[in-house]
Amino acid sequence: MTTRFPPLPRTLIGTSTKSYLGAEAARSWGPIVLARLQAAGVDPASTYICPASALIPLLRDGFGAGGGVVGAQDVSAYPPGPFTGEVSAPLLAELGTRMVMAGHPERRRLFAESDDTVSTKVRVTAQEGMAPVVVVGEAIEGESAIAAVSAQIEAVVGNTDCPGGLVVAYEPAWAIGRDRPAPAEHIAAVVRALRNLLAPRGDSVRVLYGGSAQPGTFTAIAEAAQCDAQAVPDGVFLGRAGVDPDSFAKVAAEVWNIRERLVV
Ligand SMILES: O=C(CO)COP(=O)(O)O
Repeated sequence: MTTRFPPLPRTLIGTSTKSYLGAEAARSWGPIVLARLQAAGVDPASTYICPASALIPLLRDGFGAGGGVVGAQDVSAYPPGPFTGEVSAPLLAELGTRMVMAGHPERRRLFAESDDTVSTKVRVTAQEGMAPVVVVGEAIEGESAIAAVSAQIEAVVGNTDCPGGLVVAYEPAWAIGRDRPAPAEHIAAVVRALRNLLAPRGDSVRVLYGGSAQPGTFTAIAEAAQCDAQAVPDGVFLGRAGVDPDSFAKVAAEVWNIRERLVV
């Protein structure tokens, strides 16, 4: 049965805590972030966390109950059944998971996930009414980013209907886990191209930037976009900088304030 979720907010500021976050830290992450967001005037519905699957109920009951969005880092490509160790899409939806990542370079590189597997994960996610968070980007600095992201979107999303919305996270693999993000001008150019590419899907698509994003990254992209709102992402997708709740809230306030001026 497809779960009905509210439409995705216009601005999305989030983090995948990968496997950094333990249960104790996860328990305090939500209340700290919610308090900081409230103090900064940021709508928590525009913020999300994709924790390890085992932490989803805990974050749903804390951060989610306070208005934040909870996502997942991965989903089984298989339906519920004899698939030991897998977490199925219907289970994630039942737990209140709003969005599910697919195609992250770490999953492709370390767990040999192919376009076929990723496209199945996108499909099973969308079928449950959750939003796929499709991670795209060129592998090597200097490669054509626009060619790479176009090919990946075609291969893993194609014509899949996404009733719960679609999030596309531009994360060049070479900029993940580094000391600084990709150059702001480069990000702005790829975001503009992604919006053109995804325009036929209407306004249910959100485009984010991830890859060593940190305080100041979104400001730099917005400046590089030179008043072209199409080149400014709808938010950022943090990794390391989101694990610490203070750092997460700081970036959320930065992005929120810029987006508030941009979106009328
Ligand atoms: O992979 C990321 C988010 O999906 C980003 O990770 P880092 O910000 O730690 O580079």
